Amino acid sequence: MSNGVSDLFDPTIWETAPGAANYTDITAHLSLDGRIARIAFDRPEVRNAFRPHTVDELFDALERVRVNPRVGVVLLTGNGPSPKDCGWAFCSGGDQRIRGRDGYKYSDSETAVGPEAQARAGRLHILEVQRLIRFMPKIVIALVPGWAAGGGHSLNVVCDLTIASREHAKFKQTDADVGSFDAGYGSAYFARQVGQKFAREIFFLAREYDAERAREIGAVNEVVPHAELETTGVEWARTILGKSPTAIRMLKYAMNAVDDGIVGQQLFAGETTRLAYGTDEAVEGRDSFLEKREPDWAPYPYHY
Ligand SMILES: CC(C)(COP(=O)(O)OP(=O)(O)OC[C@H]1O[C@@H](n2cnc3c(N)ncnc32)[C@H](O)[C@@H]1OP(=O)(O)O)[C@@H](O)C(=O)NCCC(=O)NCCSC(=O)c1cc(O)c2ccccc2c1O
Repeated sequence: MSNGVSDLFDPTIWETAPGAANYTDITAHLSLDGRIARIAFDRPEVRNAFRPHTVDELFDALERVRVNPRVGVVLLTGNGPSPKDCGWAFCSGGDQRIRGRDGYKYSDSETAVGPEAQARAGRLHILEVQRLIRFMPKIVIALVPGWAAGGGHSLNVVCDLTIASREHAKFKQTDADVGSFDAGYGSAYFARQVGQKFAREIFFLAREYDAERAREIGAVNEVVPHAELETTGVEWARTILGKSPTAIRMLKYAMNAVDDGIVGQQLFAGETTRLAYGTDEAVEGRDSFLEKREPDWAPYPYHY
């Protein structure tokens, strides 16, 4: 790679994110103005497959971004190409070499003893990362430079928007090939996204589909020349940053809510509570309690 990160990475617009210097399996950067995050899988020699340590780093990077009040958009991508064969990948899911009978293994977990070590040994916590992306009060854009397969396919599903490389992006849901199944967002929500027939075909036949086909069925928003993938992502991020943060957050949670049950309602409702707390009416409720008097609701009509 020409710049040590990825051939598509522009070193003039990014700086290393706080806490990211010691990551081994991912890279994390912030734009120079601190408004956009770029988080990337960095195991191109295995098509950016994730092991438990990768997922730990990804969770850490995303959580730092979630609580960073300056960041409004996250670009999630995969560094590349592979030094072995020049192949590109977004992510090829769980690293099958270290899959055990109870989940994916840390390197020391085969020899771990005691209940705590055993509970941590088999990991499926990419599902926690999926929830972090889904519940993130900001927009996450998948930039797909190559393969999105298995659990990598499911990560694309859970991102808010997707831009894919015309030349190299390829999609394949291999879960059933390797005796796995993401029965949550990866499949059931994917069926909401692309429709039941397409979702069943993609899971049951595990065929490959290219970026254009993915766009046709609704799994990708836009297909762009490979060289323009990250610049397009940054342009989209800048457009989103021009919108009201509250409106963007409420819209994301509103669109989530219909598929997310009570937790979806909780997220949306939590933000309405925040908005309500800003009103004189809610301040009157709080003050009347603190001042030990009856609240005066007279100025606040039943709006219709
Ligand atoms: C992604 C591919 C279709 C790419 O094919 P291609 O021919 O381009 O490349 P190679 O196959 O030659 O791969 C190059 C190199 O990378 C290694 N590699 C690729 N993917 C993985 C992987 N996932 N794990 C380990 N290693 C991988 C490959 O072996 C080659 O190495 P060499 O040493 O030979 O050079 C194709 O690679 C492919 O199909 N990959 C596997 C995709 C897959 O099945 N992923 C796992 C699905 S299951 C999953 O991800 C999953 C994870 C979870 O944590 C879950 C949690 C809860 C519920 C469900 C989960 C879940 O389903």
